[in-house]
Amino acid sequence: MAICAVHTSGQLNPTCSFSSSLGLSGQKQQQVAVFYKQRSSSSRRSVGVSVIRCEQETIVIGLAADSGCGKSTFMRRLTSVFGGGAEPPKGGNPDSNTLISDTTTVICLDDYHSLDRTGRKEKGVTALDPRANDFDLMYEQVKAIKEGKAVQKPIYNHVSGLLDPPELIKPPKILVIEGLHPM
Ligand SMILES: Nc1ncnc2c1ncn2[C@@H]1O[C@H](COP(=O)(O)OP(=O)(O)OP(=O)(O)O)[C@@H](O)[C@H]1O
Ligand SMILES: O=C(CO)[C@H](O)[C@H](O)COP(=O)(O)O
Repeated sequence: MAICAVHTSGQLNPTCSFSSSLGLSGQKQQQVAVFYKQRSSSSRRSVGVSVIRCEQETIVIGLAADSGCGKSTFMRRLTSVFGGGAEPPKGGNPDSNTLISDTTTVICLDDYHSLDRTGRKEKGVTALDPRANDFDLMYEQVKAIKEGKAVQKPIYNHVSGLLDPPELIKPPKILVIEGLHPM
């Protein structure tokens, strides 16, 4: 089972009816929404979701799972719950992995690959390997977005296997970071 706890604020879509109250030990009472995704008894795979932080600034949700586990499918449903259809950035790289809706921006952590497809092959590492990912940049940029700053996020192009020029990500109300190593 995977759980997504979304600590809401008045900034969220007021038409959402999924919030309920939860007292957190040592913290003030907060509004939360909890989503459950059952692990299929026939499947060894599951999708893991958790909140990294909640305050009045951008809310960050991490979605962790291996390739092909259903992250994109789950995120499309989640962003529609938050309001508005999710689309790639307008006028940007057609191979962008980013999805933007009225309230939510979903970024794919594959964009923080530090080695392109050829580079990974040459080094004999997979995309899961820490040596193939720039975790420092990932941390810095997620932190910056949470603090309300726009960032120039790199793009990993799944079509070409290359690292493309970066795209501008402005701070949304809700930021979802999905991929192999969001935690
Ligand atoms: N709950 C589900 N039950 C059955 N099939 C599903 C479910 N969720 C997604 N799928 C199917 O699994 C496949 C992979 O889904 P999806 O593209 O959402 O995964 P992903 O984790 O985003 O993959 P990737 O890491 O490669 O981008 C798709 O064919 C999708 O239709
Ligand atoms: O989806 C993935 C990880 O989440 C891919 O496995 C990884 O990004 C490598 O991509 P590609 O196979 O297109 O070079």
